[in-house]
Amino acid sequence: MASANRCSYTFEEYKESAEWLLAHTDKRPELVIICGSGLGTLAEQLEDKTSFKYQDIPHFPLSTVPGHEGRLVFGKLSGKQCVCMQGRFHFYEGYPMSKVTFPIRVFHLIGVKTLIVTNAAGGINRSFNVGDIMLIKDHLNIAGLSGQNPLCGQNDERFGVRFPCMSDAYDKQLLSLALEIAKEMNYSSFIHQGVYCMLAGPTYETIAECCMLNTLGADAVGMSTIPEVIVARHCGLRVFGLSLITNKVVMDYGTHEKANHEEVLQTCKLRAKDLQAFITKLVSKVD
Ligand SMILES: O=P(O)(O)O[C@@H]1C[C@H](O)[C@@H](CO)O1
Ligand code: HPA
Repeated sequence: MASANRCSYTFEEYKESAEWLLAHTDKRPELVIICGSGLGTLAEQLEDKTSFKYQDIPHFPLSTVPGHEGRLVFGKLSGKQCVCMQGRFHFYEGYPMSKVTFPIRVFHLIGVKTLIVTNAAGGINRSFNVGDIMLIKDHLNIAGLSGQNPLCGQNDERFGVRFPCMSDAYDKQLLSLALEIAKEMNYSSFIHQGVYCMLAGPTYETIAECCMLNTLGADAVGMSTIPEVIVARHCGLRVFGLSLITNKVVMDYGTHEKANHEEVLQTCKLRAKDLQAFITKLVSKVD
């Protein structure tokens, strides 16, 4: 377990993992899709699939959360070679940020150029409904602001610069493409843009915390995504992100509603097909 929680990897370790994948499949994906909680069925859309369990890939962490399968699935979506992470790693699982983000650098080394990242999130913006989709235009990195940034520690210039810019984290072209697609598919009534905020978890937020996040400008809150986005931008991947609003966060002391993971997974099931159709269309138009 000591090695499981190491705070950094060597370049050679990322390379070993990448070389293992390249040796075990002749598929060369240009795009990676990270499936959020309960959103793993996205990977079932791929054609001509080849999958690997995380436990078989050198240095890969293991998924421990219900709704996260723990498999990498290679295959074609809309005619494009993709790889899906069916299950991601979260900081609250006890993994250091280096482990949470380990796969991203491996994808970079196997030639992936674009990251599509999805998550389940609580809706803070009062105009959002359960089942809505929020396209991420920016983020609030609360874990990072409190010292848990995945790029802390020695910088490896082979991946990227010491001080990467984050004001352009979410690709504007992909965002406007997604908005066009939402119109075309008649999804506009339940698709919004907004700011995603990550807390470390695993506790859901208190009422006071939700009110604070609302004041800070967050539209949705979750426990993932931002570390992956930071590491992806550091090594030059283009990023598109979306949140499925699985519940409305509680901001009122008069309510008996409580956030729970079962509701999160249930909402994912209800919206899975629309989300898959949306991402499939988006992938078809990504150049
Ligand atoms: O992996 P994501 O961010 O989709 O998962 C969310 C955050 C927690 O892991 C879990 C809480 O219900 O869902
Ligand atoms: N808070 C944090 N993470 C979440 C939530 C939430 O309300 N819903 C899904 N993931």
